[in-house]
Order: sequence, then structure tokens, then C-alpha cells
Amino acid sequence: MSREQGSLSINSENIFPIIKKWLYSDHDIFYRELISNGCDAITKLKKLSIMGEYEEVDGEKYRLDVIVSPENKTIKIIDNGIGMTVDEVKQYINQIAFSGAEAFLAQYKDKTNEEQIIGHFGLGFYSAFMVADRVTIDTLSYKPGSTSVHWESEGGTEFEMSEGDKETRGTEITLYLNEDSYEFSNEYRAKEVIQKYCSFMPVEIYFTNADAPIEEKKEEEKEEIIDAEVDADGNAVENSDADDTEANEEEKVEDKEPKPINNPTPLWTKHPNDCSEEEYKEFYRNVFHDFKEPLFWIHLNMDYPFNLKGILYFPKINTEYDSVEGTIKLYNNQVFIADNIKEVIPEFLMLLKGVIDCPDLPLNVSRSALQNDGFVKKISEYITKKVADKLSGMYKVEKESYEKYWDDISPFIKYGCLKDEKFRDKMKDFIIFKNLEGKYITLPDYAEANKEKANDKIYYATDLQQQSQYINMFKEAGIDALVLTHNIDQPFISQLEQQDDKLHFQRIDADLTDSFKEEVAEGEEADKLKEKTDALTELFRKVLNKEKLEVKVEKLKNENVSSMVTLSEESRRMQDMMKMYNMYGMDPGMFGSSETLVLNANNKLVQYIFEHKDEDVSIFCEQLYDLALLSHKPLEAEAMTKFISRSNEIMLKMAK
Ligand SMILES: Nc1ncnc2c1ncn2[C@@H]1O[C@H](COP(=O)(O)OP(=O)(O)OP(=O)(O)O)[C@@H](O)[C@H]1O
Repeated sequence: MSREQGSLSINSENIFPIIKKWLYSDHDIFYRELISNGCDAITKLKKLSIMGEYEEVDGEKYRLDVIVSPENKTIKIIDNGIGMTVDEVKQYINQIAFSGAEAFLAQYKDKTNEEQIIGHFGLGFYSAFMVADRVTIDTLSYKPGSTSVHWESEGGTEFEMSEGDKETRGTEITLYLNEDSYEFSNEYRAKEVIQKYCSFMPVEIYFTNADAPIEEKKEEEKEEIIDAEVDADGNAVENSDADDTEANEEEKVEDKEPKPINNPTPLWTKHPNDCSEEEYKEFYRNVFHDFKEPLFWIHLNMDYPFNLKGILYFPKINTEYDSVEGTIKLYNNQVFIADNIKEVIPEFLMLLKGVIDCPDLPLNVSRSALQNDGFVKKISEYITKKVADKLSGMYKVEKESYEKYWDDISPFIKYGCLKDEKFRDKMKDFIIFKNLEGKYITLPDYAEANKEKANDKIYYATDLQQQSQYINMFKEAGIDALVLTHNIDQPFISQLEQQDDKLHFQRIDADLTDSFKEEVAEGEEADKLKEKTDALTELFRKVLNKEKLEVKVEKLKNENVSSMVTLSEESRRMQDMMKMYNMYGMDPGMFGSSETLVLNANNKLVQYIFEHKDEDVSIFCEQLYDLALLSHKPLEAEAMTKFISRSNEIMLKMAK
């Protein structure tokens, strides 16, 4: 073959600024592009062999090698795949790869936000020039009688081709790194990048540091063996010299074989029936480095109408305050694309942890195009449906597990209902709530059990300790309440109310239901109560220096309760909202009446205050008010200080 030279229609003035601009943040993807090209070359050869067009040599193993040399600042990526003939290099590299790069640049040069490009696909082989000044290809085609080709290009705008000296089938790409990219020949950095993108590529990848000292290389191999044992069992297995038996020796010889740094058959590629529980857990640990066991998982396995495989895990949430942040890793034919691509995966599913492999995804388009792509929408809907099916199936068939996991999965389900109408429709009959006894019930269960006393309301508590006084009163009156302690519950119940105007949620301290009060006869008794209310209102307003304080005197059945504070549901929700949006300083009263102080006419202390209202009873009024507030919300700092010193004062009086 004669020496051949050529020039590309791309020139350095137009290409490099763009490459730098687009790929600055993650130019490590060249590893992914070149390694996946090598995998493709091997897959193609395997296919030819199945079709009978290529005869495999006995015992031949397909493999890909990455060899870094930090001293020479080079990286070699070698595959023993299909290789290329002279004509193929001309066609695929000189024309396709370079014109592909050109098309890519034309498509993206006007975009201003690099986020719009998903995974920077379409740049392929050309991405090598992001990190290298000089790139060479040595390749020998599998076709009998082929001659090997040497190709090289400096800067990616001009190339030279000549006959090469490669004697084995396949392709060897060598990158001579540019000054800014030396890091990629560093063993640890290289492994980190390869592990990120190539952990599950379908061909075994072997990594070598050509400059590692011999001793270190041995150590490295040992380490790799130990690593592999950790990976395989999930536990570190120590190699003890003490029990060296013959069998062990043999094993050791075998173990000295270098191990690939990837797993070419990740669990999601297997049929769910062939995967054990331990395998699912081990995969979870290895991929997400989360040593808390997942609660359960869903193995997605679909061939028609599109190809999609994956495993979604429901992670364990430790406390209600644990921020729930998952990761969904997206793959394309076992090649890692990116985490949490919200265009493909419904946002609420990002609270889960999982992997999704979808070979049919159109990846060389911008993100905004993905968002409007009907096919992508179908994928997203399919995933949502599968998750809802799994959960509803569990409710129907394994109610006990469903209840056991509920506290962990409910924030996720509620968030899903808030975010995704389809998910909500599928899940709405399977939402359960914990009641005051700690049992799980549905809303219809609640309505049925409380229909006589709850006045069509659904009572709930948000803090079992703080609201214990109210809870006790509810229990005494035989009315149940739901326990809604998570932040997501408030928006969730608001949504339920919007969806169904017969639903009214009310926190247990919002008002006193009639069940707590004695009946008051019209006439003299009612008049007396009114008189007390007026007198005590005046007294408390004066003592507490709160002109607008609402005071109500009621005959509560439980005479031990002296005072309570109620705050209407609407006002409280409004206050919560203002807190959430940081609207401090605004008067919550402007949205309606604020707290009401309820005094129990049946309580001895309240009676005492009424009877001695003309004497100095301010210490009792203040203390009663604070006690009422305390069972409603925490006191503010100044009020708390006063409360404590007043309590001491009272005790001192008693001691005298
Ligand atoms: N290691 C290799 N062995 C054999 N052929 C290769 C190899 N690398 C590249 N090629 C050939 O060069 C072509 C162009 O490669 P390039 O990576 O630019 O684009 P691509 O792989 O087709 O698409 P993508 O943009 O998805 O990477 C490939 O289609 C393939 O035919």
C-alpha cells in the first residue's frame, strides 16, 4: 500500500474552541467512546462467527486491553475484534468518524448550554482529540489476506495512512496525551474513569500500567484478586498461608491470572428467574456503595415494543429526616450514559436507586428533544407503570410486607402521587395511614370507623409527643386520628382534598369537637357560661396584654384539663406555608382568626380564677396560658424563660 495523506474538511480554528466549550466538563468520555468502539468491534466479530462467516480459533478469548504509560503520557486501547481493512479505515475513520464529528459540531455550535447535550454522543472516535495531540490507529482486519494499516493524525485535521506492522487481528489505538490531559494516563484516574463508564460493558476489559515496577505489578495482581473475592462474595476473604493445601496452591496459580476490571454480564442482563436474592443485594452494594440493605426491588425486563432492562431498588430510609436522594443510572447497551436523566426517568423515581439499560434510546439528540420525544415518554410511562404494579401487587398479595415497608416507601409514593398523575391514579386505592393505635388503615376504613363522631372530618396528629394532650382526649372520646409526621404529608393531604371535595383533614388541635364537651342547656346554664366567657376574656386579655386574644369557656368532660389552645386548620396551614416560604414578619392574623384559648369551666383552677378574678390571679392566668400553648407548639425563647421562672416562683410559694 502506498503512503497516503489527506486533509479533513474540519479545521482547527473551528473545531477546538467548540470541543473545548462543549466537552470541557467531561472530556473523560473519550475513554467510554474508544472502549465502546472496541466492544462493538468484538460484538460484530462474534455475530459474524454465529452467522458462520468467521471461524473462531479454538480457545480464543475476546478481550480489550487498556494500557497506560504515565511516563510516556500515552494510552493504548487494544481490542481483538473485527479490525479494519484499508478501505474501511478510509470509509469509517476518514469519512464517517470525521464527518460525524463535523455534523456533531454543526448541530451544537449554536447551543449555549452544554447541559442540553445528553452524554455527548455522536462524537465517537473523534473524542480522542479532546485529550490527545497525536492519535494513531494500528489495525488488522479479520478478513483473510488483509494487510495491516497504520493511520495517524496530529491535531485531528490532517491524517497519514501507510502499511502497518500489526500482526494480530484487531485494532490498537494510541493516544499521545496533550499537556492538559496527562491525568488520564495516571493509573488511578484512568481506573476511576473506566469504572464510571465501562463497569458493565459486555467485553472483558484488562487494565495495565506499563510503568508500574515489577514488584508493584505483582502486588497489584494480588490486590485485584482480593478485590475480586470481595466483589464476588460481598465479604473480604483473606488468603491465609497457614492452610495452604494442594488444592489451594492450584487455585492460587489460577488466581494469578489477571482479572478484568469490569463485569461483562451485569445482573440486569439476566432473566429475573435466574437471579437470587443475594445477587440482587450484592449488586446493590457494589453499584451504590450502600451497606444498608434495600427493602425490595423491581427487575424490569422488556423486549417489546422496546428493549428495556433494569433493576430499581427501594432504599431503606433511616429516619423521616433522612434526605431521600436516589440515583438512577442510565445505560445504553451496558455503556454508562449518565445519572438521573430526568427526561427519560420520571422525576419522582429518582428517589430510588437503580440501573436502567435502554439500547433503543435516541441519544445523539439534545435534552430538550428528548423531552418531547414520544418514544422516550413511552419508556418513562412504562417504568412508572411497572413501579405502580409492583406496589399495588404487594398491597394485594403481601399486605404484611407492604405495611412493614410503608414508613420507608410512603414518602416516595406520596411524592410520586404529587408529581405524576398516572402514578397517582394507579396508587390511590393503596395509600394507607397509620392510626393512633399504630395500625395501618385506608381513608375509607377511617371514615367507616369514625362516621358517628368525626363529623365527616379526618383528624390527624403531626407530633405524638407534643399533641399528646389532644391525643388522649381523642382516645377517651373514642375518635381515631391518622398520624402524619412527614413533611410530604401536608402537600399530600392538600392534594387529596383538591381531588375529592368530600375530604376534610383537620389536625387534632384545630378545634374542639362536640364529643369532648358536655351538653349545655339553653337558658340559664348557657347564659352563665357566656358570662364566664366575657369575664375571663377580659381578665386574660388584660393580664397577658393581648387585646385580640380569643377566649372560649367550655364545659369539657375531662375536668383535669384546665386550658387548651386551638388554631383553626386554615390559619395553621397558612402559617406553615409562610414559614416554608420564609415570609416572617407578616401577621398570620391577616389570614383569619389566630389561636383560641379554651378554658374548661369544669376545671377547679379555672373556677378559682373566675371566683377570684378581682384579686391578683395573674400568675395563674399566665401559667395556664403557657401550659395551653405548650401542648400546641414549642414556646419561644423569651416565653420559655418566663415560664420556667414563674414555675419556680409557684413552687416556692407552695413551700412557704
Ligand atoms: N476499534 C475499532 N474496531 C473496528 N472498527 C472501528 C473501531 N473504532 C471505530 N471503528 C469504525 O469506525 C466507525 C466510526 O467510529 P465512531 O466512534 O466515530 O462512530 P460510531 O462508533 O459509528 O458511532 P458513535 O458516535 O456512537 O460512537 C465505527 O462505526 C466503526 O466502523
